[in-house]
Amino acid sequence: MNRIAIIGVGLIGGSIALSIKKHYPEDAFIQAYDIKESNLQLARALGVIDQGTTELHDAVAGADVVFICTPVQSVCQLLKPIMLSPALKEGAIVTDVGSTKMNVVRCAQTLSAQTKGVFIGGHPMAGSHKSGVEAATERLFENAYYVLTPVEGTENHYIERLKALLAATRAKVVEMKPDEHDRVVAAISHFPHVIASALVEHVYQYQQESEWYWRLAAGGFRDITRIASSNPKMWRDIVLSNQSFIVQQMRDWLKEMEQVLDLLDSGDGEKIEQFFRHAKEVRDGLPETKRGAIPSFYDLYVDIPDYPGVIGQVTTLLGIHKISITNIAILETREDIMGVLCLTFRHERDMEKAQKVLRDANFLVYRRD
Ligand SMILES: NC(=O)C1=CN([C@@H]2O[C@H](COP(=O)(O)OP(=O)(O)OC[C@H]3O[C@@H](n4cnc5c(N)ncnc54)[C@H](O)[C@@H]3O)[C@@H](O)[C@H]2O)C=CC1
Ligand SMILES: O=C(O)C(=O)Cc1ccc(O)cc1
Repeated sequence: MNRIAIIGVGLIGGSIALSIKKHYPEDAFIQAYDIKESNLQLARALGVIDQGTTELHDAVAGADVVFICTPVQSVCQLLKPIMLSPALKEGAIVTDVGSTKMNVVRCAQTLSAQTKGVFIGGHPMAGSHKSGVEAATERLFENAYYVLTPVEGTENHYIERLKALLAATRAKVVEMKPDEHDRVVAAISHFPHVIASALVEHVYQYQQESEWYWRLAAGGFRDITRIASSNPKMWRDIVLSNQSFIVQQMRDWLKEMEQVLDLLDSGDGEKIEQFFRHAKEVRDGLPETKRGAIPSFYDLYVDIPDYPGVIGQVTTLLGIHKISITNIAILETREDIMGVLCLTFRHERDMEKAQKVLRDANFLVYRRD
């Protein structure tokens, strides 16, 4: 029996719990701790955990592996009571899922001489702009990278045990050094969030002068700013815990933008085309990810003319074709302009079927890249 403790049962903690439960239906017991009793109740009702408690030591007691799945800022605070808990099993693995690794690994190292357990930092490189256990899904990490950051001296059998358990997530588990991890994610995840939010803010300023900016904001703007809809508190914590690498990114970016500015100013068509061509070649050459980073669910966007009954029309069409929707959200509706309906499906085949049905009915439908 694998006894697993989940500390913080939100999107990530809940998704790890679900994938382990699915993989070991008879053989895993999930005990959880959260500061919010209501989250534990919901997690139990959804079948995500077997037992919930607001007493940290009770959740840790007897666990083979403890996953700390709280906001990054609280991981270090929780490490001490967990690693030094009298209830911690001899040889237990303590791991986390935080988006940055240097701080937490440093904290864990200060405790390594006094603990009965072993800490191995972790970061599943998949998520969603949704949060909370209600958005958890057993397939969140499928085919995504899951980074582990063991340090020198971490005995190999612990790493192998954790990897074996994480096979349940169907993620690709890789090892990196904590500082290398933080430098890389600053560039490919954290800094892009800053850029997306800054771009929204940038156009928002113009929008104060003319509402045409928002009205005309279509595919490209929506695609590039999608991640600006993520949880602001989570991103505050992430940015604060990876501050120096992100600031470095911004400094490099400003220098590069100076060059782009010169390029645009030059009016040199050939060089401008070369700039776009090179970016296209690099972007097109990115490795295929079947699922990963964001797509925990399959989202379909439908432009909807703002007339009464149109949403009913869309849902009825899907109902007739027996296509189940996991979530439905209206992203924007204003008088006399198009609104956007975001339909979320659990399975890709449902999304594809819905896309066809709605296109056949002359709706303008599109997906994220
Ligand atoms: N959301 C995402 O896309 C990804 C998030 N992460 C990391 O995973 C961690 C969790 O993120 P989510 O699951 O998205 O957040 P979430 O908000 O869905 O869940 C966090 C849970 O932790 C609980 N919590 C907060 N403070 C606590 C404390 N001091 N003690 C116990 N429980 C506490 C909350 O009540 C909530 O249930 C963060 O460190 C984040 O950086 C990693 C990869 C992707
Ligand atoms: O891909 C992104 O940047 C996401 O928004 C999903 C995400 C968020 C936080 C992470 O630590 C890892 C992945």
